[in-house]
Amino acid sequence: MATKNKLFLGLFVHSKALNELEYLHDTAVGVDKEGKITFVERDCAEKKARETVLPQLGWKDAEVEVVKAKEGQFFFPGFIDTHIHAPQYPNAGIFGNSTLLNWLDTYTFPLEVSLSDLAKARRVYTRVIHKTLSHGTTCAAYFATIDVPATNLLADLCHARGQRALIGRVCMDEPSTSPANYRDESAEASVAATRESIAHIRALDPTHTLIRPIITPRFAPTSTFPLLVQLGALAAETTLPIQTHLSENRAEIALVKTLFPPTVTGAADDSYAGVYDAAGLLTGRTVLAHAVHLTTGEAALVARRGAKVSHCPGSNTALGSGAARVRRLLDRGIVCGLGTDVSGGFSPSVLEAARAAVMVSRHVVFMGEEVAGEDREREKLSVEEVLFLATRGGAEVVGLEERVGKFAVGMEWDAQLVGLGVVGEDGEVVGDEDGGDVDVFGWETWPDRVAKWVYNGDDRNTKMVWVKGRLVHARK
Ligand SMILES: Nc1nc2[nH]cnc2c(=O)[nH]1
Ligand SMILES: [Zn+2]
Repeated sequence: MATKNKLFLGLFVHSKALNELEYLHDTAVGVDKEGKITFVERDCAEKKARETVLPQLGWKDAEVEVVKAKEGQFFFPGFIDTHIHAPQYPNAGIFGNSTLLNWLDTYTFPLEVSLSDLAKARRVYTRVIHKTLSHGTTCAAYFATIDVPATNLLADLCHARGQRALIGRVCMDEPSTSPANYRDESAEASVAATRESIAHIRALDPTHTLIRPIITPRFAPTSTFPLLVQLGALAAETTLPIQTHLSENRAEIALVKTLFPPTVTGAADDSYAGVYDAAGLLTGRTVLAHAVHLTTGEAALVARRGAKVSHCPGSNTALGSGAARVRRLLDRGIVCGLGTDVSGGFSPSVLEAARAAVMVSRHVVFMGEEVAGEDREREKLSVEEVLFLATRGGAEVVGLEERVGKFAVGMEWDAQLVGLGVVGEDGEVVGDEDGGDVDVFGWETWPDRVAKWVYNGDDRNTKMVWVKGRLVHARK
């Protein structure tokens, strides 16, 4: 909870549309004690804000905290990581040459099972929350583990530290694919454990101001069909969001076809998306990670159901899963956001995921087969587009588009202050600001500066971070 009314002054940059950033220069933004934006005044310097805007609101000047963006700095909406595995953080960068299915067995399941040790879970979760906040992630959709106490601890830590989060207790009960020491005893036991975690989060944050539960079948291959169906029913009963993985890797897709023939699911065909649909898991509140190899029919089904996609380009490259054709999804009206997918992805930074999304979209252009009449150049994603995915797109993916993702009256102040290195006449960076690898000489346009941030920025540029008006990170 923010304790004081706040006045933010300077340049604000946010997405106006998928391919358009808006630059609000010399602007004043007021944020009340609840963390809500109460005014956005353009062409409003500090004097005018203090003398005219604050009195209108009945805010006493002396009680207002003022934060000014300096030269080379701008406010930007907080990033939304629509897909990240908190317990896998210690494995970031450790994947060798593995691909999804052997990576899960070799690296992932053993680490996740070990986090039932709550001291270890606390250590890992404290660090991943700190790390993601320091990279400007104000909201994350986390997969936890199957362990209820450790999952609840992740919710507690996010709440205490002030990070907005969706917390999913992982469900997996299929004996042929889930390790004996890391699986639910039955579909019923899995649902009961999920209900326990939901109850804990409801008690922690009854109005879901910051933390909300999310129903989390790991993915089809580690689930029995009854489990998927029961989780679909739980989602319908509770109206909670759902997160899972879809069509990430070709071997995974083949496995789904053997485990879920139409005789099991009652679906018209053996498509992967069709399995989730048959279980009632494809909804407008569903976050589907990856969706790399969707058939045209599956993409149409996902679009019809209004399910959302978390694009995880870093992970898809690292685990050799493939290159998702994001433009194809966007063209169909499928809402997309970005996911780091730590530790399939090695970086906890959404800025890095945005950069990877740009690069992967270029690989799509030059690796794909030529199809007559298809303009492959259109597959390229721009800086503006990936920043939209990182903020407004992500907000819609996790169902928070009415609350976060842009600067407007009534929205909540989830934001980051970004600082770039300003190079002075002597060739040295001005002042004591560490701009990291982003050097601005002063002749660049603001769109060019933002592009420099996207391509060369890192957490050294993330100076301050707020969630719902509360300062949750300040770079030392
Ligand atoms: N990237 C990724 N894909 C998965 N599919 C099932 N589990 C996982 C996971 O932990 N990470
Ligand atoms: Zn994942």
